[in-house]
Amino acid sequence: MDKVRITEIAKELGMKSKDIIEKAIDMGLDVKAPSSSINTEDAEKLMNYVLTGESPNTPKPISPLKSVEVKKAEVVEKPSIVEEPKVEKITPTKTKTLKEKESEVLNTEPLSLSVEQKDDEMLQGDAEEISEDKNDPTNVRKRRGLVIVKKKRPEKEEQLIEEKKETHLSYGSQEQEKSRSFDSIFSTPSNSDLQKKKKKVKKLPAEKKTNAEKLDIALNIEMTNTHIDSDEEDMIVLPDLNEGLKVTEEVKKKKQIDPSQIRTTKKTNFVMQGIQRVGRKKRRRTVMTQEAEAISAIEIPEEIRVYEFAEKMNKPVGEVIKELFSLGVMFTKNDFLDKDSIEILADTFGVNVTTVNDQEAFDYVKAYDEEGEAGEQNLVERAPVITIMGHVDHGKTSLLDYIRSAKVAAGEAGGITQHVGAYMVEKNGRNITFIDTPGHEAFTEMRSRGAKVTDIVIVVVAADDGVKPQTKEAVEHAKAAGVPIIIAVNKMDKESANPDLVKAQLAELGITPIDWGGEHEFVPVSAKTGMGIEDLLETILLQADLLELQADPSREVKATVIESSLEKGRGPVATVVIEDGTMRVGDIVVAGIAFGKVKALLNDRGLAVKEAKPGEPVVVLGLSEVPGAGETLISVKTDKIAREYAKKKAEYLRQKELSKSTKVSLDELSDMIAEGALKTLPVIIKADVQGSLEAIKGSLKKIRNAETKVNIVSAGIGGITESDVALASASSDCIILGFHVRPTGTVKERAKSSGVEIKTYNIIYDLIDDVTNIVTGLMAPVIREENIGQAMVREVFAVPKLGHIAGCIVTDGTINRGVKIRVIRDGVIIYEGSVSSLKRFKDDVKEVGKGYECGVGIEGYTDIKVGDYIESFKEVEEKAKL
Ligand SMILES: Nc1nc2c(ncn2[C@@H]2O[C@H](COP(=O)(O)OP(=O)(O)OP(=O)(O)O)[C@@H](O)[C@H]2O)c(=O)[nH]1
Repeated sequence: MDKVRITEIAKELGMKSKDIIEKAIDMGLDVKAPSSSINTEDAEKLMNYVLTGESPNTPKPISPLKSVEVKKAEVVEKPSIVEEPKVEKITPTKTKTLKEKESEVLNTEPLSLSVEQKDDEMLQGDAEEISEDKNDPTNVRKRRGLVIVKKKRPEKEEQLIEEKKETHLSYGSQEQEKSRSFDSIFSTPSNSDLQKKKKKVKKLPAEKKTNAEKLDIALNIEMTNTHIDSDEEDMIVLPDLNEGLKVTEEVKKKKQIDPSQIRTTKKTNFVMQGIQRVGRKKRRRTVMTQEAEAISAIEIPEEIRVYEFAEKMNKPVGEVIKELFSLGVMFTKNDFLDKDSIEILADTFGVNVTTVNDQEAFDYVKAYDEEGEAGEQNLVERAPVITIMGHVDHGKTSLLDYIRSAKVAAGEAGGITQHVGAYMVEKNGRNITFIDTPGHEAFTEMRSRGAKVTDIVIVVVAADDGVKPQTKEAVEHAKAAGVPIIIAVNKMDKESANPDLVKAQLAELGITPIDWGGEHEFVPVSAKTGMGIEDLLETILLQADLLELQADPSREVKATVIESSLEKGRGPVATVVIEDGTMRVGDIVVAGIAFGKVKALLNDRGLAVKEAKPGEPVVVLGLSEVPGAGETLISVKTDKIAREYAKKKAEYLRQKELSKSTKVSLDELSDMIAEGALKTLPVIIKADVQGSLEAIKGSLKKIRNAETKVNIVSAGIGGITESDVALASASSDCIILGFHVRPTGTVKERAKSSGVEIKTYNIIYDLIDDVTNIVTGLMAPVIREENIGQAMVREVFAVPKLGHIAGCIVTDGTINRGVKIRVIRDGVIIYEGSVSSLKRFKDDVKEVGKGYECGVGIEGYTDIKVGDYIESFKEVEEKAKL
């Protein structure tokens, strides 16, 4: 059975919950708090009681006329009963006696509310059951879908409504219900005759619709917004007629309505301004089935927005959103639907949904590959692409440096490799391309990308240090990429070098050396002395031979972006490794959202070249945007095609990004609300290159716990600009973090004037450490307890003015005046307070040390006993750690 809360009733009646509770208690209802619920019947009785003062517990004196009248009604022919109007004018077939008597009955009841029974089935029964047992609890079940209206209408208004009704004779059968008393609606016929009649009335479906309309007229209120279907049973509507009644002044004057306007209906249209519980499922299902018949199968792209889906379904977008909402997910019309939601929607709407790959429209890589497969291939051997990975300081840069015979490591800030670079070396007349990925943990994500573009991974392990976390990570990445791994056991020049330990540790990770029966090459090297380097290069070439790396240099180019940045005077710059084909100056290329005509190509030494062959690294100038690292670049025939691809991709990514930011599930929503309590550090990150930016973003996102987190307001490549400062000043406490970028004079000034802090770094560790420190500063300090001392109570003195004083001996540490103490009895803490007085003999002291006797007064505590222990302690605030 439906329940209604006291608060709801109070709200409806414009009264305080407390008053309603009082009335409810008066009525004998079990109600304690405003949140208590009562069933709808009690709710109605309660409202009636509150409004009329008439307790439903005290049986209403029923006029003898009433029963007479009802009996008469029973005798009346069915049709006349059904159409029996209250007002004589309305239906000529009505029995005047009944009407008159009804009004007499009403007159005898001081009820200021009237109940209108709109349902035919109730109508008949009710008419007859007036004389029946009104308090029969079984009667209650008859009423479903109540509409309780608190508002009393002035007599004038009601009269007017009555007049209006008269003009709608077709509704006559319901009219008779209008002034029916509340009790009469609740009562049910107890004799079988009445029930029979009721059944007959039920068979008149045509009546139902008219009921709803008639009610509209009767109340003269706007009900257009909320249509509740007649099959929506189990509905409780407590509308606010203050809102709903939009009666013009003129009309108001004319209106004469019966003062009792409480209506109890089973099925009705009604204003849903108040409380409502509406079982809508039935209606929706019906609608769906109908529409599903219209469209039984649709084809949609993998990425589809809500409104697009609605269009395909030929449904209003609101309906789709509503459906999603009922599934617990909030979508806006522009949001992309995820696979699960599409499946559920397809199921709900009963359509077959086939997804077609929409991305193919701008999948230039696929088009390139298909073209290659179709055409004749002039395959030639290409240079292997090698990625060096390994734990920090195990010698990646030194190794590559030695190989290239150039001192790269010496020039780097802090000795850490900041950027991904690609370099080519020659060995035995063949080229080998190296991609250098940095060893810092923050670059993990970028490394994983690096592993994908490479043919072979070299994992550098320092022979004196063995396998470390990043060694494991490197192995995992290489394994995931499915590329062969060569182990360079470095620092073999060191005395502490232990290559066997390295072998054993790696064997545990599934990387077993060939000389141990495995399939992995372990090459002992020294980046310092150059020992084993030639062996390493030869091993690489042997491995490359096994891979049979080939490409067709006669084709148009396909390359992978290794690194990209925005350079002053050069614009977007991308380092790419050619996978297939040849890249030439003047080529029209597209790489993700970037496109353009190749203005210049620079080799790994920074020298301008005209072309780059498969396997070679090259720096590309002339792109419209900074392409993302890991993006595939291809050349296309015309600028238009390139532009089109890039535009579609950009739009696609933009929409996806938008979708991500707006699509929130209800669960997420509540999480977000919970997160409102979170303290966040808003930051704006600016970095010189994409790789560093990604790495910083990744690391900062990890700096969080349940209480605090870093909120990346914006992140971009390039120098710190005035608009960055403006953005930072717009959000409180936002700082700007610059990596390898510096603010210029005006930006600095603007930051100073708007109180925005700019922090710049050259070393990624420093940036992360600083942010970690700031974030931990945001955390609530941790309160740590420090024990000071303990004393045993030997005697208890009652001292005038001071109360009970514990005569103690300090057994440990010190007892100090004013510090916090605990009283411990039989090992259990029985009191916590502070030392109010501390005496040595007669003197007040601040501190008493171990082994000394003292008198301790405890603030607010007199129940001290011999044998108790007093433990003194202090609370120390400590900075929270992540
Ligand atoms: N003795 C000895 N020292 C080496 C060898 N290789 C590298 N080192 C030293 O080890 C330290 C770290 O070398 P890097 O090449 O910077 O190591 P990395 O792995 O590139 O470090 P990150 O770029 O910071 O990840 C430097 O001081 C090198 O001089 C080697 O074979 N023998």
